[in-house]
Amino acid sequence: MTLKLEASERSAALADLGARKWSEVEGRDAITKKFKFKDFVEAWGFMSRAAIVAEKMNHHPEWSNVYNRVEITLTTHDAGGLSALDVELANELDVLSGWNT
Ligand SMILES: C[C@H](O)[C@H](O)[C@H]1CNC2=NC(N)=NC(=O)C2=N1
Repeated sequence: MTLKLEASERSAALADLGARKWSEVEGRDAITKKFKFKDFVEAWGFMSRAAIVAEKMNHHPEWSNVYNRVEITLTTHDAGGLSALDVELANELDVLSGWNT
């Protein structure tokens, strides 16, 4: 059972993630980021790689894609809020995106 981040861990994580353009979601214990790629093929390639990572982690994003843009929201449904898994997946996604900011 994944537990929600403690308050101090949470604020430290949000500071790190904030530097990479992740932000909190209004009214939810979740983080979100807008990724922009060269074109649809790049966006889809990113989503394909991200899907494999998510499946391996058994931790899945809430995401949408419009042409070259991918909007991703992360939270841990089983924990009812942000957990270490969300931080880990956000970090993986940033690496996969080529540190897309
Ligand atoms: C049954 C399955 O293991 C669970 O539903 C997993 C799948 N992926 C998940 N992804 C996310 N973001 N949160 C979860 O709590 C979660 N739980």
